[in-house]
Amino acid sequence: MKKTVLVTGGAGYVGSHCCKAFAMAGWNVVTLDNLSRGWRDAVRWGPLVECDIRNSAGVRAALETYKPDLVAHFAALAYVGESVADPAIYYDNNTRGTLALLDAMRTAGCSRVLFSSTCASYGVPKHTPIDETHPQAPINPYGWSKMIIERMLEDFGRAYEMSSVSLRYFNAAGCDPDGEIGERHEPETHAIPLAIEAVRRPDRPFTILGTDFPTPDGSAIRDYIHVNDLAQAHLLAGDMLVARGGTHVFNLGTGVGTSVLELVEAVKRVSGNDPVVRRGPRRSGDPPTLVASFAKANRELGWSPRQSEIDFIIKTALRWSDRNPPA
Ligand SMILES: O=c1ccn([C@@H]2O[C@H](COP(=O)(O)OP(=O)(O)O[C@H]3O[C@H](CO)[C@H](O)[C@H](O)[C@H]3O)[C@@H](O)[C@H]2O)c(=O)[nH]1
Repeated sequence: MKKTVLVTGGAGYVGSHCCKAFAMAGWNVVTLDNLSRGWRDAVRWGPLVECDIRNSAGVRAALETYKPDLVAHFAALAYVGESVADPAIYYDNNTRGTLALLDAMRTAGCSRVLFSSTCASYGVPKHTPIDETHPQAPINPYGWSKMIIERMLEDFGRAYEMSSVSLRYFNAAGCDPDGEIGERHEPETHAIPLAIEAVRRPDRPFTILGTDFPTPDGSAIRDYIHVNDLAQAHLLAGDMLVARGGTHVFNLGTGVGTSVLELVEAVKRVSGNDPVVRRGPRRSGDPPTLVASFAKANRELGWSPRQSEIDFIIKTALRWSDRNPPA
């Protein structure tokens, strides 16, 4: 029989790519999203329940209607800078929202959850590559709002037999290679879409935020992981939860770091055009280097990145931007 996944935040960037991957793998997919930051037209692989995760009655009704085998939980606010300026909305949407979701799940007898966590929970790393035993010490409310949820999931596992997998993404990047869905944030603050925009719109130059980091070329290094590789990890983690439950944490990255200058070079190479580039000061709270060890996900889930070569990431992001040019 077909399994069902309820995807909170399924109208957003990572959530919509995961909806497609679950649907392609033969799951029934139901999206639950309040559309505050997601896009109605990204919901293509099953029904949309327009509901906020803090609306317990609404979430419970959706769980009772669709009886999902699994909840994949992406609904969250995810701008680091915004979380520093207005932490209350992060603790409210992300942390309290997840508590409400988990309570609704317990009431509805739904006991498996995949949680979209973040490398921001590590703060400024003491060493790289970062494995899951690296101490967690967030340096912004966004990271804290997610780390507290990981803690709740551990406690809920012990007390209520709720099983969970927390997936700590490094830099989600790239778009659906078929061009059906992509990365769309309002406002856009992420490096790859902005560097691509600078190719198309010379009046919107790309600013390298920091050229004095302790890295070989002075710009910050990140581990860019294709959103489809993230989606595949969710499928494997979902199958593992259905098969044997438990409480698990995995890093999802490639083990390869790319500096901002290398990223700009890749955009030049793949697009055949020069983005207009400026040098600017560091953005507050940006660590110099974030690179994952994915050995645990490889060992326990059998996962490894397959589509995360930087040129492929840029190619898929360019294809999406061709079809959805910046306004
Ligand atoms: O205009 C820009 C935008 C970004 N960058 C740099 O490019 C790198 C990547 O920046 P992104 O904004 O694309 O990504 P972040 O690493 O800041 O953010 C990612 O990690 C965060 C946690 O640290 C959150 O999880 C967030 O949602 C996720 O995209 C950083 O070094 C940043 O300083 C620039 O040089 N210029």
